[in-house]
This record gives sequence, C-alpha cells and structure tokens, in this order.
Amino acid sequence: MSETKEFTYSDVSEHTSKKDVYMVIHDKVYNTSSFVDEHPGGEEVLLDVGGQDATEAFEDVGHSDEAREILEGLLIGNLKREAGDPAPKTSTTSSSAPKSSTDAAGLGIGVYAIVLVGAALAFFAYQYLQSNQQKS
Ligand code: HEM
Repeated sequence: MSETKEFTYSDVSEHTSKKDVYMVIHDKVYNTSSFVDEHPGGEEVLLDVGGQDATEAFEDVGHSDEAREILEGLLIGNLKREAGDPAPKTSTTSSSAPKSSTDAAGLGIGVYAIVLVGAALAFFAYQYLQSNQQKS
C-alpha cells in the first residue's frame, strides 16, 4: 500500500470549521487548519472554500512559490474521485479573457460624437445670437 492517504470528496466536505478545515487543490487534500490564522489573504477566503475544491480560487490569486511551499507542508493525502463528485476545477484563463475591445472603442466614438455635436450646436447657437444682436 502507498503511504498517501486517500480522501473522498465527502470526507473533505466534512472539514469546514476554522479549527478543522480541509481543501482540495489540484486533486490533493490539504489540512489548512493551522494556517487559517496566518494566511496573508485572510481567514475568510480560506473558510469560504473549506471542504471544497479550492484550485481555482488558489490559482486565480497567482500565489507565490513560497505559498506553494507552505501548501506542500499542509498536504495530507490525495483526492479519490467518485461518481457524482463535482468535476475537477482548473483555473481557466479563458473565462477571465478581456471583453471584446470593440465595445470600449464603440463607446469612445459615441462619446466623441456627442461632444462634437454639442460643440457644433453651441457654435451655431452663438452665431445665431450674435447675428440677432447685430440686427437690433
Ligand atoms: C492553503 C492554501 C493557501 C495557502 C498556503 C496560501 C498562502 C498565501 C500566501 C503565502 C500569501 C502571501 C502572498 C504570496 O506569497 O503569494 C497569500 C496571499 C493571498 N491569498 Fe492565499 N493561500 C492559500 C489559499 C488561498 C485561497 C483559497 C484564496 C482564495 C481566494 C487565497 C487568497 C489570497 C489572497 C487574496 C492573497 C493576497 C493578500 C494580499 O496580498 O493582500 N489564498 N496566500
């Protein structure tokens, strides 16, 4: 038998309290209880993903190598996936892809158009008032 302990998703999901919190990152199981108070990003975010797959949350922050070393120290085993478990989470960069830049450009042109039309109107209104004044 291998030394690595195996946890099912439901095992992990039982550990959600501050004093006893597990999480899954890249299909490995970590006991983060001792680290909750020390986390530079705050305890709240860790407890939010307690008992769950935190891969995406962890990777989205872009944690340093130091953070990954700390993580290794908290490793307690591997995740054993069972039928019906949530699909593995991966950090998808595509989901955070910037929105179509043409939207912003379109808005920019719209703003210019409004400013130009406004300026033109002001100009003609001024001309009109001037000519009226000269007549009287
Ligand atoms: C056990 C897993 C985790 C470990 C060992 C860990 C470790 C660390 C470390 C060492 C830092 C300092 C910056 C760095 O070295 O990258 C940090 C910052 C941070 N972490 Fe985590 N983290 C974990 C999980 C998470 C999760 C699940 C979130 C969820 C969103 C998160 C959110 C953050 C944020 C927002 C910061 C930035 C704090 C700041 O710069 O003000 N972390 N983490």
